[in-house]
Amino acid sequence: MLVAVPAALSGNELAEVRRLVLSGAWEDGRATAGKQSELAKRNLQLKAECPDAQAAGEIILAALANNGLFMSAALPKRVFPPFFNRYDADSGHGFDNHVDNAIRYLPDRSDRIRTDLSATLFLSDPDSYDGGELVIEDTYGEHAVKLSAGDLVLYPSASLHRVEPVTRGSRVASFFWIQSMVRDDGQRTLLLEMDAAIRTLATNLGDKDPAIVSLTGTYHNLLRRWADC
Ligand SMILES: O=C(O)CCC(=O)C(=O)O
Ligand SMILES: [Fe+2]
Repeated sequence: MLVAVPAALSGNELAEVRRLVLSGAWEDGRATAGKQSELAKRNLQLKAECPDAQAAGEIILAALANNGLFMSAALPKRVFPPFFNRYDADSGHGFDNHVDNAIRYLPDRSDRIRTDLSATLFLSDPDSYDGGELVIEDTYGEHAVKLSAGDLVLYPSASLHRVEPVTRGSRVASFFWIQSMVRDDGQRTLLLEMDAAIRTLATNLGDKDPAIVSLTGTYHNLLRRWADC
């Protein structure tokens, strides 16, 4: 399922990430593309080894580790170090339909993760560019996602998706993958919905209500069945 995480970065974090990213060294995005997506990908990417990219990535990872909605939706086992991309209207940038590679190696190839969830963290104000929607297909059809700067979208890595050509300005974003403790998207969705419902009930009835205690137990017992830590 698609989950929008509003204000994944605070105003200060966003300003610092943008400052670091805009001063970094950009290269052709095809440097990290698989064989098939190489044909679809037209953008620029910050070099993974660039210290500014690494510093910006650490700010993002620290913010997400403290974000209840992100943690509940992704149930992360491992988060790939964030990459950064840029689509410029002048260069006709966009990214045609593709499915992300199932296995991603870290830039130094020391390790690999299974990609269960893909994330885009928008870093440009939507008013500053035209086009650039992230279009994600699921069983309900196509969803065009264009969020405020600092907002993040999480979607299953198994989805077909594309970035529409940018026709004015530049779209800068961070993108990365997550290996979840719960591999199956349907199970993860049920857990997220249950967690959200328990939180709402707890606000209305209080944490000590016996039904809340029981449902919280059921949440954890499902997680215990399905999680792989
Ligand atoms: O720029 C985006 O929002 C997504 C990028 C993407 O799909 C990818 O790099 O595989
Ligand atoms: Fe992708």
